[in-house]
Amino acid sequence: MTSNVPATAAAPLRPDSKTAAAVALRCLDLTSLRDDDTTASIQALAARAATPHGAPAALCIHAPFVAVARAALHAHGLDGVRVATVVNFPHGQGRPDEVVHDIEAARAAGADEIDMVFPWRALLAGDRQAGSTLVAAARRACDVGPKPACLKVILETGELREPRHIREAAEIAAAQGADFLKTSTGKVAVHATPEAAACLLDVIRAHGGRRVGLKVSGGLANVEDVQTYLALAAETFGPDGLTPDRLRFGASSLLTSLLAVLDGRAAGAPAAGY
Ligand SMILES: O=C[C@H](O)COP(=O)(O)O
Repeated sequence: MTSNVPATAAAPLRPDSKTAAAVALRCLDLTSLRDDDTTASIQALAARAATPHGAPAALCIHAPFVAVARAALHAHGLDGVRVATVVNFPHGQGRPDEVVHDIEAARAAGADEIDMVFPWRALLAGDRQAGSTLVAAARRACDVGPKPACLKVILETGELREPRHIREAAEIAAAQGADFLKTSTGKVAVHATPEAAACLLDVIRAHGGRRVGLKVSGGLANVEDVQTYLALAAETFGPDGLTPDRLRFGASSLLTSLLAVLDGRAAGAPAAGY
């Protein structure tokens, strides 16, 4: 991202709202994970991805709608928009064989990306192996075939609460092959926070293996939220590293705010230090 404000030696400044909205749109996983989703509602979601300012990175929907989403995106000329779905969602308590089966089925239906909930309750109970075993199995399932699926691991940071638990879960997920560390399901009381995102970015910086990205999700409603996370992410990825292969925003109610700023119908907050 070529921010409109010079980065300082101390830390990059928050981008202005229009810059933030443009980056967030490119990095958006446009999401609907409602229990009452229907073919029609997912088709409507796909139609929303065709904006005058460009398309989001992905659609994130429940597994039964993967084929519907793929067909609807195609109908709108959006074959470049990825289809993501969730597994072990939202509670993170599935058996590895069940989760692997669900990943295989989602990929067979056309899913490009898998957002999998980490067994965070097991970790809080002192069981590190459960998360390591599950992420490793999911990585293997995502790597089958000529085009590996992107694996995003949902850590549920709002339930892990303490930085030491968030870091421990993030380190396990990164070590076992996660492509992205994702904050939240959006289904618990505490969603993404800047503090949790900072913990995940610390782990990403320290991780020596494959490149790992950050997905901020849960409760994102306006451009001001995005500006905070962009400033944090730029410290790790650099201002030009805020791209969909490293950063995502998972949100079901952010697009309207982004388009309002991009259309000039909403001012949003100016650039500022954070
Ligand atoms: O990315 C997945 C989340 O469910 C999105 O959360 P949200 O519905 O609060 O935007």
